Amino acid sequence: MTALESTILGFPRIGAHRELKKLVEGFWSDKISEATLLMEAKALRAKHWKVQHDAGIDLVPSGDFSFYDLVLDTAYTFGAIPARYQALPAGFTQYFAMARGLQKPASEATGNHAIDVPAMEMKKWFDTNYHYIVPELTADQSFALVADPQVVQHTREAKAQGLAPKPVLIGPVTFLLLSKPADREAIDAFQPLRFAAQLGTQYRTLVQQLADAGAQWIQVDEPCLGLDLNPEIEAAYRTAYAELTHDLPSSVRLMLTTYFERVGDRMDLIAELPVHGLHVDLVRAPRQLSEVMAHLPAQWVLSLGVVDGRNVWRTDLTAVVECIQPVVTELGCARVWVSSSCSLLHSPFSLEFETALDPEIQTWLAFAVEKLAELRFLARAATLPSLEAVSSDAMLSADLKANQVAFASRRGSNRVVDSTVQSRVRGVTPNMIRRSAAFTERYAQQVDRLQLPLFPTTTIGSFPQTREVRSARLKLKRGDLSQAEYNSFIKQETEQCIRRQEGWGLDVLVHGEFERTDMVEYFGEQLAGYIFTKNGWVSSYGTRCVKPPIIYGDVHRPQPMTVAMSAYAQSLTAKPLKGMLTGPVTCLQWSFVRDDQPRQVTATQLALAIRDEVADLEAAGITVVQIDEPAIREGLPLRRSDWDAYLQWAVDAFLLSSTGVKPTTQIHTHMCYSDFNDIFPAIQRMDADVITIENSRSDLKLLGAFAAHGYPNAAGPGLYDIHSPRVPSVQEMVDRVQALLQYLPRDRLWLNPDCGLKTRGWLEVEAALRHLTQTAARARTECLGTQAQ
Ligand code: MET
Ligand SMILES: [Zn+2]
Repeated sequence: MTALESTILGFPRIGAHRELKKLVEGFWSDKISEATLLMEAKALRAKHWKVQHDAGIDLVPSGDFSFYDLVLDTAYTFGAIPARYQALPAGFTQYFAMARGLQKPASEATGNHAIDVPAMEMKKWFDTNYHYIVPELTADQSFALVADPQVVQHTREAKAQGLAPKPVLIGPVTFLLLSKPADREAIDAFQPLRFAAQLGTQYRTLVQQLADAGAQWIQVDEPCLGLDLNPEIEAAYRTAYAELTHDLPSSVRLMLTTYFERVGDRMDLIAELPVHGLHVDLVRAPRQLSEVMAHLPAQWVLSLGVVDGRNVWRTDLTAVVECIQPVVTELGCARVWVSSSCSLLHSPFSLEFETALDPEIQTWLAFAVEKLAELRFLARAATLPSLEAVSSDAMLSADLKANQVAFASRRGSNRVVDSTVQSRVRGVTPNMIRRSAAFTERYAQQVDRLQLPLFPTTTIGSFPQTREVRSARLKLKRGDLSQAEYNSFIKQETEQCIRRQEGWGLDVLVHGEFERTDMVEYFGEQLAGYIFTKNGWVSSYGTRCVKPPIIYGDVHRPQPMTVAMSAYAQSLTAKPLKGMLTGPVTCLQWSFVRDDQPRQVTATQLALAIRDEVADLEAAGITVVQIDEPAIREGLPLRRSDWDAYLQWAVDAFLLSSTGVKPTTQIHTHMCYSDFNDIFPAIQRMDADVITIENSRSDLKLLGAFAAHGYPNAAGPGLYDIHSPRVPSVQEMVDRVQALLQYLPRDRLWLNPDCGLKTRGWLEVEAALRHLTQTAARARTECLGTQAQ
């Protein structure tokens, strides 16, 4: 039967059982040789292509495989290797040093000098939870294509397997826009787009080599086309693509690939570029289709990203068929492809290994492998004239029916819809997102009630998750420890933790979070509306994977989640004990979310559940509650014009979770590892009594925001970085307090580390926190910050 070309933008390279992680980590720890790593990785690629081919995918991506990260690979391919790595042996040593840094003592092998080079920076890939390596460019950067680039090798491999490979490249302009200056000082003068022509020329050589390796179509990823553009960026697109395509043989065809955002309003620019097709993300931005169609140059192929590459739900095949059949009618079969919206890198591998999921919910899901089958179906169904024709087609009708049954079950399921939750959401009033007293009034009452000294000291929540803690958890899981034994172990750890904090003289204590593996999972497991997979891993960075929980239904809290533990911890001490919760936006952001209702509604449901928890904590005598929102900035839309709408509901969700308390109950929030400057007004609107915020990695920047906007409530910008075992001296922290006092008045400054301490060891935690309380003592006696503010 006739069918459109089907393709995907990339496959989960990590493997069905995280094989690639194990291989690479095995290589790092010298358990396997370089030759074995190369051979096994090759076998894994071949296996993945076979899976795709067997599922009916016509154009299989090549070059979507990486040993660490594709942006790093692109930098490597074009010789953009920062100076500090240039003396290292080319190949894996250099490559992994760029990814993870390299430390080696002096030896003969190192030429008798010690090696100590830090890694390149990592950043979030657009609005996903995947992190890429940030390329570093010098002011006079030159690019030179390496010999036999990896993407060319992989294209040959796929070809040799008898397939039609479609090499994947990160486009030149997106690559440049994601780069940063090698020299930190040069940030203001940094103009990466100046390299558009030079880099375009190097890409042309690469494209030529890919053509020689047998590729007809080349996928050039330019997700930056969906972001805010300006004339300079537009000019860079024209220049880079003119160079890239100059004198290329006409047999080579370029698929300009966009995702994560709409580009329908950029069609003027796009249509000018000398490419042969455009891929659009119709999952994220379905409404752009008509604009794209209206301006698509004649002869171009349109690749329709209709299967969600970054969520776990089955595609609504009925709706998609109805949407794309008219496109095929208008453009003809030869000019339309069906594809995943973005790379399936962001999707778990296969449902096949989920043996413990609720069977009904399982029918609503599609992971990467299941998405391939959907594409095969769509490639065929889209060529028929109508939905009726699909329903009566011998090859397609059964699949359509099964899909419709799954959707009907999901839509009508009382597992999804909880009318009590829905009516609570509708009943949220402005009064519910407002504290009953203004900050100044309530803070004075809190200081009084909690007997807080000047410069109060606290921590962010977690304390070392030692081997004992992890092994107790494992034993519980295996049944080697009863629930009662485990609980009493956790209680002992908690008690010790409280005693230690008292001993060091901290003012506001925490219970230590020993019962939690992950700050979202812990709450998800106790909330209705969440499920957890066994094997739903997705790449986070390098070899690291995460297993986000899935929100499938209306969220509510069947019973208190943290009250017993917090009350127990409070019963051990006369000092105030801070109850620890994860905020609604962070729960949303770090989960796979529903696609059948706006994220805002899910956030509101989460907020109501947490609001109930806060109320119960307050009723149980907890006087301080911290609601962590480290992920609030990550949820920002990619275009600035969409920011306000998001920040409105995201901050409202936080307020809904946090404001249902008496003025004397102190609300903390915590944020870390994001650039918070440009959302500072939103942070102010969150109106937490105290914000503890990571500050040591982005030092000056954050303080700049405090200076520019002022901060009306109390704040604890972190006094030291928790990512290193290094123990800062008292003097160092005193100096930092002095610096902070330039921006915050002494009676609103808190002293604390940057973030939770769960990755640290007790020895260094003890030393650092003793220094922290000594810092507070010095700040108090030396009357730091007495100047008028
Ligand atoms: C990523 S923010 C972590 C906050 C949490 N309360 C902790 O201390 O671990
Ligand atoms: Zn943190």
